[in-house]
Amino acid sequence: MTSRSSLAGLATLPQSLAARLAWLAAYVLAGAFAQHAFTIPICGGHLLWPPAGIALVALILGGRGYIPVVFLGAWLLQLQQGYPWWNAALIAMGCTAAAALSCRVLAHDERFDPGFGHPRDFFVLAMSASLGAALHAMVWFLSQQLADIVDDPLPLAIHWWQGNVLGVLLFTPLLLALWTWWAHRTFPSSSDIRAFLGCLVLLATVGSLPFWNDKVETTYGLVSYCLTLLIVLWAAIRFERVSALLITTFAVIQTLMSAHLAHVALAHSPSYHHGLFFWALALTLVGVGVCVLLLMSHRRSVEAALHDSLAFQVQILNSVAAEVAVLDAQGALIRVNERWRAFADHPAHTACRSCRIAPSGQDYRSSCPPCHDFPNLSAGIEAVLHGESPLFQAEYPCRCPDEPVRWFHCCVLPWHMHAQTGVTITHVDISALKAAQHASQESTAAMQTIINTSLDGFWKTDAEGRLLDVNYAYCQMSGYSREELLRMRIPDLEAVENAASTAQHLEKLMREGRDLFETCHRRKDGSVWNVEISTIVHRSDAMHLFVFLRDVTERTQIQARLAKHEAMLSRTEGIAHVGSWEWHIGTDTVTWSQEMFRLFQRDPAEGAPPFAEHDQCFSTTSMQRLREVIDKALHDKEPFELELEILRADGQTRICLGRGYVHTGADGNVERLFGSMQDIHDRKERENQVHRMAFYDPLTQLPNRRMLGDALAQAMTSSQRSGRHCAVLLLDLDNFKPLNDNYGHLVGDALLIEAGRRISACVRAADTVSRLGGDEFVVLLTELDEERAYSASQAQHIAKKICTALSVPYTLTVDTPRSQTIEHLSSVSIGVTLFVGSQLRQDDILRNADTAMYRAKASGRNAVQFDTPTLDTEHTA
Ligand SMILES: Nc1nc2c(ncn2[C@@H]2O[C@H](COP(=O)(O)OP(=O)(O)OP(=O)(O)O)[C@@H](O)[C@H]2O)c(=O)[nH]1
Repeated sequence: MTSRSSLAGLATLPQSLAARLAWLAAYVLAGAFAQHAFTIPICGGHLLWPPAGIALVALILGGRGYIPVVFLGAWLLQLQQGYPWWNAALIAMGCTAAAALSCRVLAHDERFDPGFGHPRDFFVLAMSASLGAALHAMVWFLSQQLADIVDDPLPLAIHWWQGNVLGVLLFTPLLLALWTWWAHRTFPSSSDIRAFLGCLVLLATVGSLPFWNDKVETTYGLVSYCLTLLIVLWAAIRFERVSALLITTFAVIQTLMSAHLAHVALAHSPSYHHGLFFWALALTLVGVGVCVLLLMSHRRSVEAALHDSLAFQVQILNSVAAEVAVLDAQGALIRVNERWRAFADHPAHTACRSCRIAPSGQDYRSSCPPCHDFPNLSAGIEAVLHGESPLFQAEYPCRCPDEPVRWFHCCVLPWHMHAQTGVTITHVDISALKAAQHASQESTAAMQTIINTSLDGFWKTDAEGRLLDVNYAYCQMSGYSREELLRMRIPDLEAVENAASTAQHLEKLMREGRDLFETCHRRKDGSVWNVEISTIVHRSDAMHLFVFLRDVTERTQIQARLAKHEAMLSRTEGIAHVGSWEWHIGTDTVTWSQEMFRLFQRDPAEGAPPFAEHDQCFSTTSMQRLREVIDKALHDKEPFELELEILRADGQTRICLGRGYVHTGADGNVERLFGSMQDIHDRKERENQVHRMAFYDPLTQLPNRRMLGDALAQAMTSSQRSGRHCAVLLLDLDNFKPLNDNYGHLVGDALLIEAGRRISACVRAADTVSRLGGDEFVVLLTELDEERAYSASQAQHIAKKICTALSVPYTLTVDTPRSQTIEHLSSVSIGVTLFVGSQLRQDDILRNADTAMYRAKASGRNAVQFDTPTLDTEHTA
């Protein structure tokens, strides 16, 4: 029932059975009380029917759930009146329908305020109550017609109507106010309660006036009524809504009860006239009380709104991040915000006599603001106050003793309201802003000084390349004056780029933000100079280029010369097969020349490997030697030179000659090594070849006679030192010549090669197998034994082993006259001689061996003979 109107905003009644039973009890008790207290004599009608108001409030706050409560309450009351049950039920239905109708009317009006803040709300309530009561009266009238209980039901029906209307008018606002009061817990103060109770006592006293004598007099009744009316008026002014309504209700109840008790005055009059009279009296009381109440509540709401508005203003003033003061036309401070107060109470101002701030209410001129420029400020404020200026603004410093200087901004604006005028002063501490401005100016000045003292040139240009600023250095470089340059654009200074390419360049720069490049500029005298440009795009309000320019003409020329010399050096290194290198020890950075990369067959783009990775570049042995040599060089700080086997990227190995030099720093420590790497591989090859030709038999690759001489000398020296015997075995192949003769020298050569291999296989690696020439071989056995006999047996053993190896027929391929394989047996005759130390000469030793060999030949070949027969005897036995 309350869903579409402002009634929906009210707190609702609980739908519990206990709550409904409580309302039922209240309804029935109020009805019983009304039957007892407000019944009109003669006709039996009721001057006031409180259950009508209770029923309406029950439906407003409880909704449909309370319809049965109203019905049941009304039914019980009618039954108690003595109506038949069906008639009582019909009347109860009328009562319920009346409350529902009133509720519907109120709910339909969306402007209706259940707080009764406006007279219109009371009027709407009266309308709804009248309609509802009329419905109720009609139903009652019909029920009486049906039951035929009352002789003349019309006057009573009119009393039904008036009692219901008064009940609704009196109890609905009171109960709604009480419910809101309860729901919002807005309890009155103890002084209000005391005044309320006092008022009730006074009202009761006044109400009892007519009954002080034995007989009730109308005069006393009128006096009592007038006093009651005054008390109601006073209560409506003094109390808030609930108390005032309670007083009014009490006054009405008391008046009606007085009327009831004063039935003597009513006894001889037509009932409904007197009923209407007292109802009108009560209604007057209600009307006066409610009207005054409404006026007071309206005034209170206006005062509250004004209070809220002022509070809002204060909140706004306090939320402004500035000190704000409002002055009236006479210059008195009428309002200041919290910040102004805090500012005025600042210890710096209270301590400083010259900086007192006027508190609220005083003339602002009675004290000066926190500055030493008060006359100027005061003049500005006065000008706005007197309408001579629409605005005054000033920034000023505050120099309180023992305090850092602070800066403030003061703005004075006029205000006009309801013919009143004044000014508003807004005062802001801008010390931080000033400090930032000062720092910015300092920074800008420092920057300008740096730019102007820079040896590099500087431009600032716009996006189109117009020069907006230029420093002294660039004027010097270009030969133009600053004024001339500030009228120029970048293309005017460019010497190699045309305007289109410069524009393209600028566009790219704008896109990427920064650039570093070299170009050429043309001086005023027409000469061209090389310039290195570092530029950055600065985006603020507009897009600018900051450009630093360096004259690199000399550097460019030096670089060109250097490049030429490097090319020459590279060519020279290439011709000489000598590369150069440098190693910074601290950073392990290695630098190679082009020739070094060529030597190692490495890609120059990959750079030289650090020394820690040099084992990729040298064989294991060479790397080990290199480390040793470098360690020594670093320790001794001496140059070094060594042959190294390098590993090229293509897998080949080559012999190089490495040279290194030590470079020490000012502190005496080695900073870097540098040196060369020369490819000596071919030369070494040739040297090895010469060596082989000099010391090795070209056919069998065995050491030749010269090499044998060296080995023999070494063996003699070693034997001299150790005392151990050595043996020389001189071998001459048997039956070799026929092979040569029958199949040619090539076949003979093949047998010689094979024979050399078989002999080598029979001796230790330390022993020397050499070929003297023809079919003669010499085997030198060293480090045999100190005892001669045992050494002879060792030599004998090896000689026999060789004999056995060479007794095996040779399988040889013969090409001419046709290709065939032949077998040839060529045993060996061996002469053995022993020696120890170096008493004998080499020739003697070989001769002794030769002698022994001939003895072996003579003995029938394929034999071993010692140069000393004793030994032969010992070992052939
Ligand atoms: N194929 C070849 N034959 C050679 C070479 N040097 C020498 N001769 C020949 O080797 C032969 C050696 O001769 P002899 O030692 O007298 O011949 P032999 O048949 O072994 O006779 P005995 O030693 O007495 O058993 C000669 O015919 C030489 O020409 C050589 O380098 N190659």
